[in-house]
Amino acid sequence: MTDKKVTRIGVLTSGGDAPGMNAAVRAVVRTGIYHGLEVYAVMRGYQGMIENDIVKMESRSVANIIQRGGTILKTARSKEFFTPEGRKKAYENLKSHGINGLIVVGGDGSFNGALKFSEEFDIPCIGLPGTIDKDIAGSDFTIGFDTAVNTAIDAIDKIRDTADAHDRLFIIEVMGRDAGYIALHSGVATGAEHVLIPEHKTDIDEVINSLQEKEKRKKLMNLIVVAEGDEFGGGEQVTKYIKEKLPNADIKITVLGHIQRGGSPTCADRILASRMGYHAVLCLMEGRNNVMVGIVNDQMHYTPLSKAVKAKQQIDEDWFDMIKILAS
Ligand SMILES: Nc1ncnc2c1ncn2[C@@H]1O[C@H](COP(=O)(O)OP(=O)(O)O)[C@@H](O)[C@H]1O
Ligand SMILES: O=P(O)(O)OC[C@H]1O[C@](O)(COP(=O)(O)O)[C@@H](O)[C@@H]1O
Ligand SMILES: [Mg+2]
Repeated sequence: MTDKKVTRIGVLTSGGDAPGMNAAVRAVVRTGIYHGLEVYAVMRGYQGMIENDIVKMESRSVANIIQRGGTILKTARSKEFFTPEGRKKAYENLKSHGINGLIVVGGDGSFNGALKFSEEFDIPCIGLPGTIDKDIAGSDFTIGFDTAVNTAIDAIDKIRDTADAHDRLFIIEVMGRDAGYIALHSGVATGAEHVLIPEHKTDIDEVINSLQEKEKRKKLMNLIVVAEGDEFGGGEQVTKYIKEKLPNADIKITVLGHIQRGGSPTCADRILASRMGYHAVLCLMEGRNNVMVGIVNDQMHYTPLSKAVKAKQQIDEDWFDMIKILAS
């Protein structure tokens, strides 16, 4: 907690963009202005902070964006911000605008950056979890996850049609650098036979046995959803292995890629982002520092940034028992 009053706040989006970031920015700008604060957009994440790419926002600056994917503030992964010199430049630029509070919408990496920054300088930082990966503790959902999963579902449903028509085994790689939530949720929601994710050790030979058993009973259409960060190194590696073991099977792979990051945010993401953006401003006004705004069981929940980035979330074994039974 700090008892210094915030008067001018900055907002930025950083790391991989996520649908709903615009809704969060809109909420921050309008809540800040309502409370008499000046609000500044820091463009292109930490890189714009270093390059002094900072613009004053008005209420109308965020008109007509609640429904748009991407981020009007642009985003970046900034190498320079990893260095103390880069962060010092960034601090001086914020100071030159009189900015005394910062809201960072981003993922685990962006929170690590905010943590470093607020250890070194006296500008309180509030994090909003904006990442399709949902690899952050302290919130049931992150901004962008719901949209990304729905995009994945839409694509996998289409793949299912053609897989069924040809009696094929499809391996679908979804995003998730170190996290399997997109794979887990989209896999269950599309009735996939197997879901491979980094949080869960997969016995690949058991997968092969189960496919062989299905082959015997002429169930040739199968879907396997793989998180890009799974232990085998993603969809290509899994496909290679299965092709070696099942030379007669008709196997195809689809990598969904960046399509999962775009598009108009779902209702759930717009609401999540609006609530989080609104509360982030209140947090700064209440003197909070270094916390992430989350929502747990539909209640606002504040987690120190250091905890939000650390905790690897546990995925219950029960999910995998269920997948097996439902796909039998
Ligand atoms: N340990 C760190 N120290 C300083 N800055 C960091 C650190 N980790 C990440 N960042 C900054 O945050 C940016 C976004 O992180 P990244 O992991 O790419 O995305 P995300 O926030 O979506 O997880 C990085 O490009 C870098 O500028
Ligand atoms: O667009 P890039 O830079 O290739 O990054 C791809 C990565 O970004 C993500 O889409 C989102 O990750 P972050 O939220 O950590 O940025 C990952 O799922 C994926 O591995
Ligand atoms: Mg990340």
